[in-house]
Amino acid sequence: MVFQAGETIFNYMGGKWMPSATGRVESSINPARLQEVVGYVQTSSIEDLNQAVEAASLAKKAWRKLSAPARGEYLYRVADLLEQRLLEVAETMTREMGKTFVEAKGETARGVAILRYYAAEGMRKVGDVIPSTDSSALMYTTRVPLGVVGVITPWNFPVAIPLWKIAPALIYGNTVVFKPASETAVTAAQIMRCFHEASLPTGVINMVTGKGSVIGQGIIDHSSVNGITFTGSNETGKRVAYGAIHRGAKYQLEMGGKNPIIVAEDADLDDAVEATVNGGLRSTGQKCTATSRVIVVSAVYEVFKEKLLQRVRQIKVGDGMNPDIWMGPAANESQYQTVLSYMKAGIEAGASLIYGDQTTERNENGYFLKPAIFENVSNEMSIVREEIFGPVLVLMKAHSFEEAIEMANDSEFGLSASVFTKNIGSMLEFVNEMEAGLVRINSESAGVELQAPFGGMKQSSSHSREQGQAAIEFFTSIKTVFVKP
Ligand SMILES: NC(=O)C1=CN([C@@H]2O[C@H](COP(=O)(O)OP(=O)(O)OC[C@H]3O[C@@H](n4cnc5c(N)ncnc54)[C@H](OP(=O)(O)O)[C@@H]3O)[C@@H](O)[C@H]2O)C=CC1
Ligand SMILES: O=C(O)CCC(=O)C(=O)O
Repeated sequence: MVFQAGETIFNYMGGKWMPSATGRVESSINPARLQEVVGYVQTSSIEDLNQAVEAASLAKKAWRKLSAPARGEYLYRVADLLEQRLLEVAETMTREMGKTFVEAKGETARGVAILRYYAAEGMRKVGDVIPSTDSSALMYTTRVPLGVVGVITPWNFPVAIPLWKIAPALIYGNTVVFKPASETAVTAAQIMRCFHEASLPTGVINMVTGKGSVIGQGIIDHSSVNGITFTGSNETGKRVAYGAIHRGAKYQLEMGGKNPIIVAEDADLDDAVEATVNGGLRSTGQKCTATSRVIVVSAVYEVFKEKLLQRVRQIKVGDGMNPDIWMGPAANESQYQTVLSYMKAGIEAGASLIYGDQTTERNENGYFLKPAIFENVSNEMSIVREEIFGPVLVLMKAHSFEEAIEMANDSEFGLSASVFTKNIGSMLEFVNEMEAGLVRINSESAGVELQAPFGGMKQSSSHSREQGQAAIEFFTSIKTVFVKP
């Protein structure tokens, strides 16, 4: 199947592209060219979801029985196909959700690497031999798949996030029902096309598009879905958790962040500015790992602020397909309005907007926002406490390094955090004291590596970890075996 611009995206189930019985579609719009329809996405029904879950259930026994290296061979094939189509997939991503083409290419390449990493996982050990008190017995652990896994993903990393869930799910022997974000379902279909052409056995992977409240909720509630892996907002994440607990399904959540960068007195300020800008504003600030609180020790506050303002003035905002553009639009109207309403709330609460414009009217071509920087904020303000998911930074002054860490920890979230300092003592203090799942020294807060565990503390996650070898913990159950010959 070759996707043409403006085409309707079918569901993928039981190895076939299927129209939804509802006959209803919604258009996926280019946020940088509002007249451009990237594709039409089906608003499927529960009946469509039930068919997909049935296909995944029928496929699970044969897939589980296949050897893990054989499952890995399929993933290698998918990786090759995605690599061949890298430019096409990246262009669809840029047109569908706005991130720059450079970032979209980087993310698609990361998707290829994720597939190859998990393909190789099929050759690694899955258990341990444990000494038994009975010297004539053999005791060991092995791992078994959960069964059918529901994958619910957001729009901000439309290739990497689905793949870092789907690839480990499959390699450890699960079958998958994938519900992509409606915003990026056309990009999701490009991924499915690679799975289809790699000829995975029928029903091993299935995709159903449609409303979160129908298809997402349907996955949460479906008695044949044994595990649910979710990335997105805290509100929806909590729904997943409540629903899964209610019926005894396993679940995993990656949710929001309000990630700090601490700039110490001895920091290299130019590097710290670059990390703040890249960490906070790349992808238009729409990353759960994005820097949003910039906590600067008072001795260097004014110099840092001037350097930051100088750097932010150089940022060009526009259509991410244009190579001169550094920052694309907000992904959609709702995201655009949310950012403007947070900016308004910040001003009303008494914060000073030192860069940006909260009255930005929607440019007739797209949802473009200028980067925004606030100062004179207090920790009760919503712009300091809540995840905005946009290009908005708050500058905060700390009187000492210790106070900076206290301020950084004063948050409901704990996903990632970064510090700039040359002092090894300060680095270690930060590593020990910072309440975050990912702590980065002299580097930006965003930038997850696929071979390392990823996840947050506090309200940022379900305290589980994704990616790297940590993924095996969610996608399998341990079975302890005792053999008495
Ligand atoms: N941590 C992260 O990486 C992300 C955080 N966010 C945060 O969330 C905010 C809102 O973004 P939004 O896209 O609405 O995030 P959501 O949490 O609503 O969406 C994430 C996924 O969940 C689905 N979903 C929505 N409602 C339900 C439901 N009731 N049951 C099951 N699944 C559901 C969505 O489907 P559908 O697309 O069809 O609505 C999508 O596939 C952002 O402003 C940001 O703060 C958003 C995206 C990623
Ligand atoms: O920073 C990254 O590379 C990944 C961020 C992420 O997982 C997210 O925004 O959902």
